[in-house]
Amino acid sequence: MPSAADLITSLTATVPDFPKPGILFRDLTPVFANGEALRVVTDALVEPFRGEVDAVAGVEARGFVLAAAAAYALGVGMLIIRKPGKLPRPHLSQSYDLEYGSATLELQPDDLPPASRVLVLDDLLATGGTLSAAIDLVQRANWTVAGVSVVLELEGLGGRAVLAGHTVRSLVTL
Ligand SMILES: O=P(O)(O)OC[C@H]1O[C@H](OP(=O)(O)OP(=O)(O)O)[C@H](O)[C@@H]1O
Ligand SMILES: Nc1ncnc2[nH]cnc12
Repeated sequence: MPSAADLITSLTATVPDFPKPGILFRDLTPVFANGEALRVVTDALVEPFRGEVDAVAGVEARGFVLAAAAAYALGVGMLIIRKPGKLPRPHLSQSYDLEYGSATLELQPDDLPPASRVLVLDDLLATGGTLSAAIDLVQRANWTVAGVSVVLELEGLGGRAVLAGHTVRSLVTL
């Protein structure tokens, strides 16, 4: 059976100059589209955290795909960390910078009891801005960050250092 790393490396598409000139975009949608890869990658993302989390948080949009699969695999619930203007009930907001712009994420803190242990998932770690904002939201909701798990880490952009103090699992580093 191919490993998660083999499947990620062979299926990830690399697109130059998207969404802006100079950005080498790593597109993981072919990994999501492959049934074996989605299962093997999801299992690898959650494996160290089994039995240690109460919920999985996914960052819109590609993080939703992984977080839903991961929550099902772990038998826990899923939290959605959304782009602005989508959440109908009281929510926290956090702005951040990323490789190709700036953005805001939002979270509804009353979706889960205080002190819940949350695994934060996304497809990719680049500058760390997105996951840093997601972690801030989880902590501001009075939950505990059990860890962070991503499929792909772009090492040159320094995201791991930005997330210092947290357990960060990445399945492939480029
Ligand atoms: O570490 P960073 O520099 O913050 O970059 C990583 C983020 O960038 C991409 O999301 P994007 O904002 O493009 O949104 P999408 O998932 O909706 O495509 C990716 O899915 C991560 O969430
Ligand atoms: N190079 C990249 N490819 C895909 N998603 C990204 N998010 C931030 N940088 C990215």
